[in-house]
Amino acid sequence: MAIILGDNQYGKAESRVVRIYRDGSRHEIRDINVSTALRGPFAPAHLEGDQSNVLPTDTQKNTAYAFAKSHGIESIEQFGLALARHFVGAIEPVEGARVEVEEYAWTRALVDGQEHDHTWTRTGAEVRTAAVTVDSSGEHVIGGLKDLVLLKSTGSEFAGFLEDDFTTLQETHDRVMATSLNAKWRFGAVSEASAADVPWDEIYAGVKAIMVKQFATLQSLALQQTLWHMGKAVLEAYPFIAEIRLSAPNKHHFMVDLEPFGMDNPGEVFFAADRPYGLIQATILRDDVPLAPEAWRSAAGLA
Ligand SMILES: O=c1[nH]c(=O)c2[nH]c(=O)[nH]c2[nH]1
Repeated sequence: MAIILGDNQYGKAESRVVRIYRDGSRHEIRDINVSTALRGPFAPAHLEGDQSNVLPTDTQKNTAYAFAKSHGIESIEQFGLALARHFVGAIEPVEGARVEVEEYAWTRALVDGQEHDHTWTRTGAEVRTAAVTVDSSGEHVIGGLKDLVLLKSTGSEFAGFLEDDFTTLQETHDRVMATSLNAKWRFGAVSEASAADVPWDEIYAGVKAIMVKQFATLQSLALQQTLWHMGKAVLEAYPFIAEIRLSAPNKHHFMVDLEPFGMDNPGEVFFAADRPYGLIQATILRDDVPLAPEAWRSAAGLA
């Protein structure tokens, strides 16, 4: 029996980069959180303390800041691709790079009814995400969002479910449905030429709008069915998206019994429970596109 070093990678997690574009009096802002990870012949660093192949995580952080200036942040997908390509292409020992980026949205402040040139309020909505992998298997881009909180006050049912001795849940044909959606969509092959022209921001807005529309308009028989329709509609609209993975906590809203107070409650007052929650997860994909496990590998089997 021998003890061996398995999968490993290293990098700088969560470098917070704020890029201001100040060409003229009307500024623009992009606010991101960048995590880089490098893969390659880094066993000697673990086994012997030999740093000769190790580009410090501090340097990786500096590179993210320098690229924010030199390449700009047009979109987090473009920025992630630029960084990952740099680490693989310019740093000799590096065989693979994984760059994960979150983006926080800011909305221009309204001052006397006018959009202000250089003041914003942080938009409390979802966090946009991107995960880029560049390695010997090619280039992979996953766009996404997390914590998109959605609630509909009708148009949701849950009935006809399996019952056993432990079932107490009542059937319902009109309930509140709410979730905090996490979604990740994988783009099909990304070549260097095409990546420059991909309207990443537009696609992000489009995918989000489609998912919100499906959530709102489908007469839902279960959150599972809603997720299926969200994913299917995204793939129908965007032929270059190969698959989408959805994870949706079912944020339960329980009707409060107001009878002790002599009042009825026809779906007007709810207790919003924060836990436990149902957790519904699904991948919706094309059956004719190769799977790309490398695209999803985020860390050495770790978080
Ligand atoms: O949309 C739902 N799916 C379930 O699987 C489930 N289970 C449950 O108790 N409530 C719900 N709601």
